[in-house]
Amino acid sequence: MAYELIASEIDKNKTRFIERLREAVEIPSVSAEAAYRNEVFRMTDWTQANMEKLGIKCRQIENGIEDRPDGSKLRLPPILFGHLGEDKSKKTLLVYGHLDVQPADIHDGWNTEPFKLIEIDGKLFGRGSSDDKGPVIAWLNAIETMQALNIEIPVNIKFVFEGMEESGSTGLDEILEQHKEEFLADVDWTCISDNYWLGKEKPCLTYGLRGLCYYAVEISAPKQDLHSGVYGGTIYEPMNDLVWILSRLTDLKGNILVDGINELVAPLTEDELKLYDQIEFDVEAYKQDVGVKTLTVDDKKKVLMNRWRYPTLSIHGIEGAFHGPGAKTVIPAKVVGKLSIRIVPNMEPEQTDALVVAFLNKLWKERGSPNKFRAIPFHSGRPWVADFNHPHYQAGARALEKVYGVKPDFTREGGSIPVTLTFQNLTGKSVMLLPIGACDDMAHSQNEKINVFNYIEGTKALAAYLLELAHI
Ligand SMILES: C[C@H](N)C(=O)N[C@@H](Cc1c[nH]cn1)C(=O)O
Ligand SMILES: [Zn+2]
Ligand SMILES: [Zn+2]
Repeated sequence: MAYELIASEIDKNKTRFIERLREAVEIPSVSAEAAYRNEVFRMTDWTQANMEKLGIKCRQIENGIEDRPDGSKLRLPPILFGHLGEDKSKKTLLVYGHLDVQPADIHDGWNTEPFKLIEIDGKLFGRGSSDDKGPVIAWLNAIETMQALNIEIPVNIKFVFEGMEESGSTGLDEILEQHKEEFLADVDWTCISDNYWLGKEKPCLTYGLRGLCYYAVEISAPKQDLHSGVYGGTIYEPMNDLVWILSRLTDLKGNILVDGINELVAPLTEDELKLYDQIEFDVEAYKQDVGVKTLTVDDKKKVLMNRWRYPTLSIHGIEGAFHGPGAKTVIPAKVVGKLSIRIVPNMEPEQTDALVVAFLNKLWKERGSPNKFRAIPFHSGRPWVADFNHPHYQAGARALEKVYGVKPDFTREGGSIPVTLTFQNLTGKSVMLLPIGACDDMAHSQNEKINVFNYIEGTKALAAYLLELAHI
């Protein structure tokens, strides 16, 4: 009965909840770019103000100074802690989310302004709509609805919201470690809504994430960019060196060629292989969503395993390279290649960094260029795998079945949320990912969106989950 009342109240407030997401999307809280750093602070304040309206006691924990790869320093956004309810007879849920977003520019190919929420055909387009402002606000909507109906929330809730997740969660682990005995001491479960369904119709609960090791390869020589007609043929060109190096890291199918990496991967067991049988996943729809005809592997299990349980290496960009339209005939003086490896059990970031840096140095020696070369590890985060037979997951599954009328799949996720393992280690309790967005939300990409359906039903799902926690 309580759930039905909540669901109908959420439907009544749909427009207001969309307006709340609109306000958040209009704050361009890009953590990676220095020019936007103040916006992450503004987003943190905005979230705190909205939480305080619900009676959530908030405090901002200072996170110190970031040493930027270019040698500059920048103040880190504070971590936002919140606390709702202090009833000793109740258990305590910890909710985590992030308030920062990936960079976005209309010129990258967006059909609409990325920092405006635009509704088209039941889809809410805007950077952060799905990753992760929509889910963060869905928690607040769910709590507000229960309060408005005087329906008791059966647990105390603690919140950790950060503004650096898209840039490696700098400083968060240390702050959580410092607050382990105080803020985290009584946490019974952690729930994170910051990933996506495997398809478009069926909900899922997620018990695994890949980790991430991010690198820069810096090559430089002349004191400034040069005319290729005037100087070409006499200069060892940094960009040519870089492209040669980057081309040696993977083969056509994406297999990683870095010495020793593949040997670190946990072997596949028969039991694990069987898990993939039960999962609903349409390879053809997946191809269509990303707009390709051919994948590196075509079989459902292999596609999922390549996304979830094997490492992958991606090259993200080259700083200093000419990338505009037209034909500029320049020799770039300094280029920085950006790449990352998604890491999986049993890979440790320290081991991975050592192997990658050694391999890049080996390639550089082989290249024999006299230019200046640096291989720089940036941030890293560990992979995480949890026990989905835990009663916490059963409570999540009951909640999702109530809302969507179907039992969820248990999935892993190829993306990374660095703090997940930290929560599991520091609290010693179950951590679960409960995504609300669909597989085609295009997080990190052009035209990110969340469907109105997913946002509103997702709000119901989080409320239903809060109710189910009473029965663990
Ligand atoms: C899955 C989550 N919503 C996400 O997008 N995480 C990022 C984390 C990250 C780490 N360094 C930069 N971003 C991701 O998986 O890329
Ligand atoms: Zn993200
Ligand atoms: Zn995210």
